[in-house]
Amino acid sequence: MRIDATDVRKTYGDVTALDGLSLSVPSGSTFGIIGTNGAGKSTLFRLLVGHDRPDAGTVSVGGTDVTEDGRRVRRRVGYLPEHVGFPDGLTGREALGVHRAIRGLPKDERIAEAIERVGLTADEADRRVSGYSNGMQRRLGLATVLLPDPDVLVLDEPTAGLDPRGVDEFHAIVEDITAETDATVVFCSHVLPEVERLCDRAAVLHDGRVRAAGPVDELAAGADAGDPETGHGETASRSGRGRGDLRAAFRRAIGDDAARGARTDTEEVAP
Ligand SMILES: Nc1ncnc2c1ncn2[C@@H]1O[C@H](COP(=O)(O)OP(=O)(O)OP(=O)(O)O)[C@@H](O)[C@H]1O
Repeated sequence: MRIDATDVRKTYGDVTALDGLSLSVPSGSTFGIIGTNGAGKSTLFRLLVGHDRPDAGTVSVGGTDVTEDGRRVRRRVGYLPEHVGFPDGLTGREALGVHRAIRGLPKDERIAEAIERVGLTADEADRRVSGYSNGMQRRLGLATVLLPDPDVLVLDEPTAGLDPRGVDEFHAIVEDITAETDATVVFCSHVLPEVERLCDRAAVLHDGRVRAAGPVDELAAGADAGDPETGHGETASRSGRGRGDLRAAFRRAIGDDAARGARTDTEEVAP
């Protein structure tokens, strides 16, 4: 399912979080949103899943306007917010059962499938969530998102706070999902190598606007990625993932001053 945001504005009091943002995510792509703190990434994601409304502009998922029919969109979109809480007294499997019931999903067998897909063992799934590591909680969060077999996955900084092994394991899970399903995956990250590894397309968000967007290879090679509203073609290929220098693209897009001090890797970006 494709995603389109057109001339989107969103303010919170005096703060303009999104300032005329336009973006297109082709169906089936794995799309990375890169941005500094406060760029507007989480705000955009909340609008994509209908948890908030734009002040102006439109957001549509699979051709459905999110403001007009948020329920329909939420049925097809799995959203993993940056922070997910689970009731401590429940096991992972029970927490998934609660999610299944809340969403009115009929089949219990999807729970075992989701557990397997995120690499939790049956033993781990039967432990209480209170004893889970950060990485296990993230995987359980992803499992809740996968339960309804969504067409679109929206992941807000899914690897933030994970250790390198946890990051690697999470990447492998996302790679499996993108290889085995047609799901459109959108996630945001400060970590540019992560976007290069996982994404075929990316956009640089800064001060509530898209500053550059296009195939990762082209962005990294410094090509003019063109119009962020239309992108390049309707269906992205997952071949030829980015192998270039996204860091330079990020800098070009937001300017050296803004890029200086932004954390985009394990180190600060040098001036
Ligand atoms: N509920 C809110 N009330 C007031 N201001 C908000 C609210 N949500 C976001 N903002 C402001 O909107 C701007 C964009 O915030 P947002 O959380 O979307 O950025 P972000 O790119 O996700 O940042 P981060 O990487 O730090 O999570 C920021 O200036 C933020 O302070």
